[in-house]
Amino acid sequence: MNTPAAPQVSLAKERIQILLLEGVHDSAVEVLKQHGYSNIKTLKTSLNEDELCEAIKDVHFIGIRSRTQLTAKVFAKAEKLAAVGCFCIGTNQVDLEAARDNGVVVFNAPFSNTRSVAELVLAEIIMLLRRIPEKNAAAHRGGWDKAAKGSFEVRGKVLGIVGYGHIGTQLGILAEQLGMQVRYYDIETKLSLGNALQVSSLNELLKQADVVTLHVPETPQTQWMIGAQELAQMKPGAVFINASRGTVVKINALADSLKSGHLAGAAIDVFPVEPKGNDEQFESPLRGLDNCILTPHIGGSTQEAQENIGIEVVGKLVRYSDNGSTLSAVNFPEVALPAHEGSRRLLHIHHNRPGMLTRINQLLAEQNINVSGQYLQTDSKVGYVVIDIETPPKSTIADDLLVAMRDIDGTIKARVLY
Ligand SMILES: NC(=O)C1=CN([C@@H]2O[C@H](COP(=O)(O)OP(=O)(O)OC[C@H]3O[C@@H](n4cnc5c(N)ncnc54)[C@H](O)[C@@H]3O)[C@@H](O)[C@H]2O)C=CC1
Ligand SMILES: O=C(O)CCC(=O)C(=O)O
Repeated sequence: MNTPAAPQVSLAKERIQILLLEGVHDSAVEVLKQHGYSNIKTLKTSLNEDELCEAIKDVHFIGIRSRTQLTAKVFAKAEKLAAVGCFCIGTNQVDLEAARDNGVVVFNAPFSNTRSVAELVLAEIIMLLRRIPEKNAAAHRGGWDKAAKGSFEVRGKVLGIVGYGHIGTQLGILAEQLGMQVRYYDIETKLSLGNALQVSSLNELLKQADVVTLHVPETPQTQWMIGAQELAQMKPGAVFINASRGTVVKINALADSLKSGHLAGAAIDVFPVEPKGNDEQFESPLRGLDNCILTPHIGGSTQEAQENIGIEVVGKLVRYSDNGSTLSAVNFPEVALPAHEGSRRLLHIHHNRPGMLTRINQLLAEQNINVSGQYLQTDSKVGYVVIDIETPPKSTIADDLLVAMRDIDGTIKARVLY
């Protein structure tokens, strides 16, 4: 049996603590305030594990970008945490299972910065094929490298996209406008847009392409997927771009390939180890290579993208906080129940075991409570049910009920929303 917790009714909005890290855009704070949330702390940097364990104790909602690692250890300390907002696409920085097992819902922004990444990569393709990085570096040192040797138009060249998702497809369309021939490799069979062609293996793509660009998520399959062997498959003089995740490429192998001249150039936005904030030193074996464009993980860092992400992710956090909706959560059963006039709303998150809903409903029946709406969804590990009950407006029955609901064996979290 769970230890009965003290009754806890819906928290007043001003008491709901929100921590936003990594310079999340001001639009997030504005939307939170518009919805009545005022207890908001913002930090420009991420925090390390120990700092997070301390900072997260009283926090109900946390917002992060790609740098903050939310580990099982952090979730174990996050007793009050209801949800995480990843103000980015990638969620590899969050232990999603640990979050789910602790009843914490994780949201992200799957679209808002994709155009920004595609535009940056398009610009890099042109810069790399024209050998601008080396010429730029030489000019800064007083050099004057006016030569066409090794410089090419992008028109007619083969662009090889690894990962043909939201970013890869947009990039493919933009590149075709410049006359590039688009080929892509993806583990899924995809609808080819424009004249793009799917190829059947990574090696085939690497052999055909003048430009290879990575747009895959960080997964066990993509970890270190590009090393010395793969780079050796690429055409001599080809160029390489990574704006996906730093763990996809063996960075020393890439440095060797650039130094040897096998690859003519590279543009890298993401690194196996990245500084925690802007005041920390950046270390990389690629530093000092004139034929390599290095950017500080800013593929999605445009005003437009960040403003939209702030609005999108906060919208999801507010919907969860205000009415329990988990629609578009990345680690949780998706539930959205329309509000029932005059009802009070209960949320129950539990381990997915047979009979959980029966036990909850038995409890309601024993207390003579009428259910006006109920919606349960489960995944392999957890169940999440939103329940609207009919009670007189000033009744305290929900408080007693909450204690009993928490007492049901298998309960992870239960709360009264309103
Ligand atoms: N540099 C930056 O600032 C940004 C980086 N990103 C990174 O870009 C990644 C891709 O973003 P989206 O295109 O929006 O994701 P997406 O989920 O729409 O597309 C990813 C594609 O990769 C494919 N894929 C997965 N595993 C693969 C494998 N082993 N081999 C080949 N293909 C594989 C998927 O089937 C999917 O089509 C994100 O997961 C994130 O890590 C995203 C935004 C900004
Ligand atoms: O802007 C950021 O902090 C991270 C962008 C990114 O890598 C993503 O959206 O996955």
